[in-house]
Amino acid sequence: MLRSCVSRLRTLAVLRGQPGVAPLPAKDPWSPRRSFSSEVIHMDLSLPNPSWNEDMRLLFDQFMKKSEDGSWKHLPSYKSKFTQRTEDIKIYFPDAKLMKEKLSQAQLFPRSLEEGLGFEYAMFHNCVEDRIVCIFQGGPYLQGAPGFLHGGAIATMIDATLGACAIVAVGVAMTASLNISFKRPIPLGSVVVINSQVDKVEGRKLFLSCNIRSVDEKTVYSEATSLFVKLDPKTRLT
Ligand SMILES: CCCCCCCCCC(=O)SCCNC(=O)CCNC(=O)[C@H](O)C(C)(C)COP(=O)(O)OP(=O)(O)OC[C@H]1O[C@@H](n2cnc3c(N)ncnc32)[C@H](O)[C@@H]1OP(=O)(O)O
Repeated sequence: MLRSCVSRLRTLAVLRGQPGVAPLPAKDPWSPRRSFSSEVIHMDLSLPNPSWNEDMRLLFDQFMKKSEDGSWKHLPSYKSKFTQRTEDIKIYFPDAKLMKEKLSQAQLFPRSLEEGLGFEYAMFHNCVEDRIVCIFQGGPYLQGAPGFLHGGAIATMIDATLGACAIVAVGVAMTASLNISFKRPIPLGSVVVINSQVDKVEGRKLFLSCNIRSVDEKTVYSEATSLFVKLDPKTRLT
């Protein structure tokens, strides 16, 4: 509760442009801003928090409702069971113990900023159509052109959503190429919907696409196509 209040106050301070409100840099690269008490490690960061605006909450509730009959599934965040695939770590990383240790200290990039300041999002998997919808609210630290999201932040959310779509479909896969068409600027603080799908699978290659739309679906902000490659179990990552 206290953490949420502090986060909100900091968000407001940043939006008002008050000096000296940026979070202090971490002591070392592996020292995350979020503390790693056992409570935090198991925290699902894809659940509503006080920084979410009304659109974000309404959409989240709508998708949770749709999930009741099992046709949709809410995907919990990085620190929870969804991506803790120990067997994958053993297959792809030569020093699985070291990698597991690093994973326990690291955070998925879009989940690294304090609540409300950066990437607030939740993903839902349509189990019947095999596609993923991400609802996303971009905070004040993601500004590019004044009042709008930075293209790199948009690309990050596109990559994260397409990545989740690929991983749900085939397991561990990495982005080989990503092509984005930015059609309209996305207002900072607004909520957008990212619709992603697997278009084609050829061996280890997955061709995916997505678009980003406004909540009322009237504005198409971006469109993207990508190639993900399912990792070859014979090729270990170094
Ligand atoms: C909810 C949580 C979800 C979290 C999601 C997070 C998502 C984040 C995803 C990322 O951002 S990953 C980070 C950015 N990507 C990378 O760092 C990948 C760097 N590249 C590589 O490691 C390798 O190039 C790669 C694994 C992509 C492919 O290497 P491989 O050795 O497995 O593939 P190989 O060279 O054998 O090629 C396999 C096929 O893919 C094709 N291919 C590979 N790279 C390509 C490329 N870049 N462009 C086009 N085609 C490519 C290649 O031509 C070939 O086609 P064919 O089978 O038809 O011959």
